[in-house]
Amino acid sequence: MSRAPFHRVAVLGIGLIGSSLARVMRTRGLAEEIIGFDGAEAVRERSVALGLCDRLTDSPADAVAGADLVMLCLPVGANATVAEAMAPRLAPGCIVSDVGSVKLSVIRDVGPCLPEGVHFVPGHPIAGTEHSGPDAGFADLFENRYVILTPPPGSDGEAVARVKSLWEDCGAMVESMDAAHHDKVLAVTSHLPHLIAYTIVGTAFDLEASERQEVIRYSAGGFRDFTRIAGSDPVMWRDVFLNNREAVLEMLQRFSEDLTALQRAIRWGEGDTLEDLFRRTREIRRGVIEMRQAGTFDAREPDNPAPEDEPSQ
Ligand SMILES: NC(=O)c1ccc[n+]([C@@H]2O[C@H](COP(=O)([O-])OP(=O)(O)OC[C@H]3O[C@@H](n4cnc5c(N)ncnc54)[C@H](O)[C@@H]3O)[C@@H](O)[C@H]2O)c1
Ligand SMILES: O=C(O)C(=O)C[C@]1(C(=O)O)C=C[C@@H](O)C=C1
Repeated sequence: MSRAPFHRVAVLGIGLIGSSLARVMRTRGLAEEIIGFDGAEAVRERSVALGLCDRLTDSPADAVAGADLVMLCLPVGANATVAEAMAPRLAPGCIVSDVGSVKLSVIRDVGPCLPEGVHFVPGHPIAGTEHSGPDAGFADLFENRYVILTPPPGSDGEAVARVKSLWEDCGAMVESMDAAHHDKVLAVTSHLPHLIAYTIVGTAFDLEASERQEVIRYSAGGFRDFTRIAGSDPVMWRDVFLNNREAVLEMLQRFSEDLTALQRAIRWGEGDTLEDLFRRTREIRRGVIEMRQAGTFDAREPDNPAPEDEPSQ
């Protein structure tokens, strides 16, 4: 029997992403041993009940002892404290990676804690759901999804290649990118959409009580998609916005300017302006579908089955 690519993997944070990783590593034989750590006792108990790890610890230092790979799967705001606590027990040659949605802050918070001889390979799977916790994870979460690695300049090439290979074994497609660029791109494609969803759902529910029922009743339409996104984990998203502040504020500024232009067009009855934009965005949507059909774009959209997405003639 061939050996697993990693001897002992420590998964720190057994929520949606950590438990999905543990599941896929187990089902595909990617680690000889999986050690789990989570700060919440209920999560540790649930992880034991679900059989996600070979062993659970209540201390990050105990979890990483003897590990050749450590995966930080925590809200990004928790990384500094946990990295500091685990650092003294990291073995030389160990690879530390993560799954955080923001990359510059992870490099800032984790990098300086790591002792000489430990390799750091930050990463981000562009895969998730609005659910959180160990029960929400599933083994094929990363199938056909992109994972972006943001190794800082001077990173160990072999360590980067091993992390890349792990994600490919999990079914993902791996790209490398500069961390600052990652944070800007994700600010507009992921962070801003979440902010808009949180805002619009909050605004709708702040309407007077009589209209509140209407919001619920009619949320089978476009609004329902916003409520799905706005149901995402509050702590995770608080940390994303606090740790990608500049990029999000820059994208928010651009978005606000574009929104103001639309507001003006509506006020002055400039139908052409509105129609031009809507035609342009429909073309963009069609391009996304074509990329998806060609297999060069995220293959799954659970709430939007592909047949409905076919462009009409
Ligand atoms: N949810 C997504 O769609 C998604 C997608 C890609 C990446 N990510 C990133 O993955 C990371 C984890 O997200 P998730 O969705 O798995 O979250 P989650 O809430 O499901 O899991 C996080 C786990 O971390 C534990 N935790 C929190 N603070 C801790 C601390 N200080 N010490 C120890 N344990 C602590 C929690 O108990 C929880 O079990 C985040 O950095 C997030 O940005 C999330
Ligand atoms: O599918 C969802 O519900 C997600 O929000 C996943 C999503 C995204 O914005 O696409 C959320 C955060 C991540 O860092 C990566 C993926």
